[in-house]
Amino acid sequence: MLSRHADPIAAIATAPGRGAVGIVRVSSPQDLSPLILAVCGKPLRPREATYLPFRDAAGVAIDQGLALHFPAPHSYTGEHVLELQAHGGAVVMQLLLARVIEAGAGVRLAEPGEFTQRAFLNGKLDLAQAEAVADLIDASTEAAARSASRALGGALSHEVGALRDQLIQLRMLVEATLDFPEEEIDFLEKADAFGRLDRLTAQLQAVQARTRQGALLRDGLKVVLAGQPNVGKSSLLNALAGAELAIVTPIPGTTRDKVSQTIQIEGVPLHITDTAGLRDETADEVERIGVSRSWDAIADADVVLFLHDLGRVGQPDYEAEDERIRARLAGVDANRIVQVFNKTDLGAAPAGEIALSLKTGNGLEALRRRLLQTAGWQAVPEGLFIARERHVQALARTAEHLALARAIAEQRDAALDLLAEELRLAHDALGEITGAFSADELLGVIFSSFCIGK
Ligand SMILES: Nc1nc2c(c(=O)[nH]1)N(C=O)[C@@H](CNc1ccc(C(=O)N[C@@H](CCC(=O)O)C(=O)O)cc1)CN2
Ligand SMILES: Nc1nc2c(ncn2[C@@H]2O[C@H](COP(=O)(O)OP(=O)(O)OP(=O)(O)O)[C@@H](O)[C@H]2O)c(=O)[nH]1
Ligand SMILES: [K+]
Repeated sequence: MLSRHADPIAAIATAPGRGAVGIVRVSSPQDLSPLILAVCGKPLRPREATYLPFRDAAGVAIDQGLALHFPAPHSYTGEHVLELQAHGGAVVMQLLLARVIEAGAGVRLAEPGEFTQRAFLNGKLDLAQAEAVADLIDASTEAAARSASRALGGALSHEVGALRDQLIQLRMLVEATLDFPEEEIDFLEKADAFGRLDRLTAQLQAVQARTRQGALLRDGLKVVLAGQPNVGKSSLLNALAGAELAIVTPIPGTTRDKVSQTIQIEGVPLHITDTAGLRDETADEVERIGVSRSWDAIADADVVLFLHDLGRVGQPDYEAEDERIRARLAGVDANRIVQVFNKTDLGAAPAGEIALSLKTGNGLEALRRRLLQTAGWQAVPEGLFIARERHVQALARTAEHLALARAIAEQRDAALDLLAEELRLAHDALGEITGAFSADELLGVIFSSFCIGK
């Protein structure tokens, strides 16, 4: 893909199918005047919508619509861009797309994300903003859309930029000092280099916290409902989803395979999976496979809700089975397991535990809050921007290098060249977020996940 940046590209920019208006878009490093003359019949005034017929090779009008010419560099991609805004029928769009590929010298179909990739390569957007374009398009909740819009506006980029500016100052100080080895430490102390490093670390931690929230908003949380047969797992899925998704019956072993649904609480997506009730002894082959899948889902979960049936708590068979499950759950990080006692209409829950009756709906709200808390969600923060796991990881690596730098600085005969190196690595890690330092491979992965025409 990267070797083909000189090609003119074209795509249908609007959603496939039937629509009131559809847009075919062309972007090219070369002047688009010949293509415009061929299809629109006359030159277009820059950035001004002109109503005219779009003509095929024989001069016959394919459609009448609005043509828009954005001469470089003042366009979305930073290249020359032509938009044909036509009636949004699937066939009209295909004909216009075929027409611009035929009439424009060297024009080829754009790959997914290629327009936005060009915007990135031409400096119109940084990498975090380009990712926000895709996240805005994919947003499924208002909170996600508003946060993606803030990231597109540069919210994350600005925070990263502020950290980077301070890091650059610190690096300059340290590298300047390398030239005067006799007085290094004194010099750095006078310049408050270590105070700067500490303040930078504190600011980085604040950005990390906001970025984690943004990533949670984008990716959500995998929640698995687990427990013995008949404890109310399917009832809980249905209650959280507000729909009858999974079959609820008094027969133990009703759910035999995973049932999943994404819900949202305060805009945070929760991917909830109901599993087959866990029991060791079952003669049913299908149920046995279901139970094995339940354990796979549990291993893959961010949060496991371990349900108990208050109608049966205390009964020896029931307790023995719960004990077996508990033993097997020992391999799962305890912070990821939430005990939930269901059927409070049948018995009292142990003090301090999450208690619920799916029959009456009691306790459901408290459980929702607890889920958000376990996820690390802190209310709806002002100015939240959407983010990705990639950003969280890059910030974590930045923090690691700053911590190493601090540790080196604390040593008596601090090796300033090592300190300088850690600061450089911190700088590189930070730069990955906005794409200042990014491998082509990474860019390929990011842009290929865009929809076509973007
Ligand atoms: N018809 C249409 N609508 C669209 C887009 C598009 O490409 N076409 N967009 C595509 O995603 C988004 C808007 N993004 C855009 C970003 C920059 C420029 C642009 O012309 N930038 C120039 C001038 C800026 C200015 O005048 O302030 C530039 O950056 O120099 C256009 C669209 C959403 N709506
Ligand atoms: N009394 C009472 N019954 C409940 C409550 N919650 C669920 N039930 C009943 O318990 C039975 C089992 O509920 P399910 O939701 O199917 O349980 P499950 O854990 O998914 O069961 P399996 O599919 O066997 O794993 C059904 O008859 C429900 O109506 C509750 O809070 N109180
Ligand atoms: K069930």
